[in-house]
Amino acid sequence: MEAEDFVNHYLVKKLKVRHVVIGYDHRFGKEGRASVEDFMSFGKKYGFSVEKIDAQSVGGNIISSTKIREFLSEGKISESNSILGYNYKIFGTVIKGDKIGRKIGFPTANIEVKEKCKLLPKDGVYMVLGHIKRDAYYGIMNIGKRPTFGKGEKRVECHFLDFGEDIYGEEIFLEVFKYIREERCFKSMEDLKLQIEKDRQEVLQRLSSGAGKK
Ligand SMILES: Cc1cc2nc3c(=O)[nH]c(=O)nc-3n(C[C@H](O)[C@H](O)[C@H](O)COP(=O)(O)O)c2cc1C
Ligand SMILES: Nc1ncnc2c1ncn2[C@@H]1O[C@H](COP(=O)(O)OP(=O)(O)O)[C@@H](O)[C@H]1O
Repeated sequence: MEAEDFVNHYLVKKLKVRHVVIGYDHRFGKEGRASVEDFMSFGKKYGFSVEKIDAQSVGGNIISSTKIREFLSEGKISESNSILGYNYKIFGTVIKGDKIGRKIGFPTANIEVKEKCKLLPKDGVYMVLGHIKRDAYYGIMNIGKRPTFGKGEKRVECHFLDFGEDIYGEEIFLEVFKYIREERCFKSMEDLKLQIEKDRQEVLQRLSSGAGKK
């Protein structure tokens, strides 16, 4: 879409925009042909004001969607959260899995991620805060293909601490804030179980030290 059509159709007619804040290097419209200066002239033409801001940074990292994507793909969730300005979240519905979880003492809710194109963090185990109905529970989430059980499709699953309800079909969301370890292929289910117990202990220790959602 040509830049001016985008401005006219979406910003002016649909959003009835009055004021736009725009990053110093923003480009938009077909093939990114329009610049901040073009935006300003459209503002004059269509009657809205445009404010240009310089690069913003947090803790030495320039805030950019590219940087956020990079951090997520490296499992750097705390860094990603710090430039997002909020905790990265995964929304989804709890669906049925292979019923192995409860057998090893760690029932894990399988989450069907709501947004099909959602950029997920690197495969691995993370500490999360799960929002279920009106309550919140800390948990340990695994993102990956569960190599211990052979090849499978990618799944997002979570074991919640101090929790024991049937939540199939429930819409929940997870706030993700701490990378714990890589997903690994264990020799046996027993070894996997021992490792998940260690993951659980790590989360409990963090909570008892008061670190919580940091
Ligand atoms: C905290 C946590 C860590 C996990 N880590 C691994 C892992 O390192 N390797 C692996 O193959 N599967 C891992 N899993 C996935 C389990 O294999 C999976 O939860 C189990 O197969 C239960 O699946 P189900 O919900 O379909 O019954 C992990 C699961 C959780 C909850
Ligand atoms: N602490 C818990 N954490 C996650 N899910 C739990 C927990 N306690 C009970 N559940 C329930 O058990 C299900 C997970 O058990 P699991 O044996 O792994 O079955 P499935 O393979 O169908 O996911 C969850 O979907 C949820 O309904």
